[in-house]
Amino acid sequence: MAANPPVIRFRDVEQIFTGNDGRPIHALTGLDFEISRHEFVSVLGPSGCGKSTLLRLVSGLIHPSAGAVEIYGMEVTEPRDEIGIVFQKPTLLPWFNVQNNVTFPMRHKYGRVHKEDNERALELLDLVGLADFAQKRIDELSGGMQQRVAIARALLLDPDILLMDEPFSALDALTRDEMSFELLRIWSERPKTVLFITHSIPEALLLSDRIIVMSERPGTVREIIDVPFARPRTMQTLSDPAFTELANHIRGELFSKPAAA
Ligand SMILES: Nc1ncnc2c1ncn2[C@@H]1O[C@H](COP(=O)(O)OP(=O)(O)OP(=O)(O)O)[C@@H](O)[C@H]1O
Repeated sequence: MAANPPVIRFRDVEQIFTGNDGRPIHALTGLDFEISRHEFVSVLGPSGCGKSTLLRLVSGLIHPSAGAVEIYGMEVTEPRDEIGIVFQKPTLLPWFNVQNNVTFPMRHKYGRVHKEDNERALELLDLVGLADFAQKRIDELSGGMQQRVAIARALLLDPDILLMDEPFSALDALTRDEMSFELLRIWSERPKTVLFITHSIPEALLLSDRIIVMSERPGTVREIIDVPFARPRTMQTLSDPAFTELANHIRGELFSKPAAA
């Protein structure tokens, strides 16, 4: 094993599902790339190209049909504590208040919540800008606030890796922009290796160190783009002509025909 293995590594990964009619569905093919410590990597690709499947492979919820997914040089065989996941919908429990939703992973894993967990939940709620909302009911929060709770919950076990599957896509455009900047702030305060799935080219460009652009199904890596903009990224980043140029390049990639037939 190398001295410093990449945090996440795909080794020639292929994923084939079986459809309801018994036919194979070739979701992913030949995925081979690495993600380093504290890198922010987004995945962009057409609908159905296997982005969520790629993320589920890293989470250990499914296993590749061929090849291997590794974390710190070890093959992923089951879900692990060093991974936090945020989904498109916040999936919070309405019968718990905000704080109890954040501590839920402890309750689920160990059957009880300690004083330190509650303290940590309050710290995380502060981090995501919800310090005054700990005792509120979930239905008292807006969609953006609920997604902040989901982010705080994903950070409770202090994961090294954060997997985010279109976490802002259900939000309105303004809240979405605001959440992107919030995520950048959280990530700079608590660095993590982030794998972020999105359909939004500007969101990927604003957030990422690198962008994996995928082809249509069976999804494979079409191009990996180094995002050159200096950090911290701000509203000015969005109006940089190089931003528009790169966005147009990616748009061209996504709308052109797949690399292989
Ligand atoms: N458990 C499963 N059983 C059968 N087919 C599946 C399963 N999971 C995913 N698929 C298929 O694999 C392909 C990739 O699905 P996936 O959800 O990963 O795509 P995606 O890029 O995330 O899509 P979208 O952008 O629309 O969310 C799709 O054709 C989907 O129908």
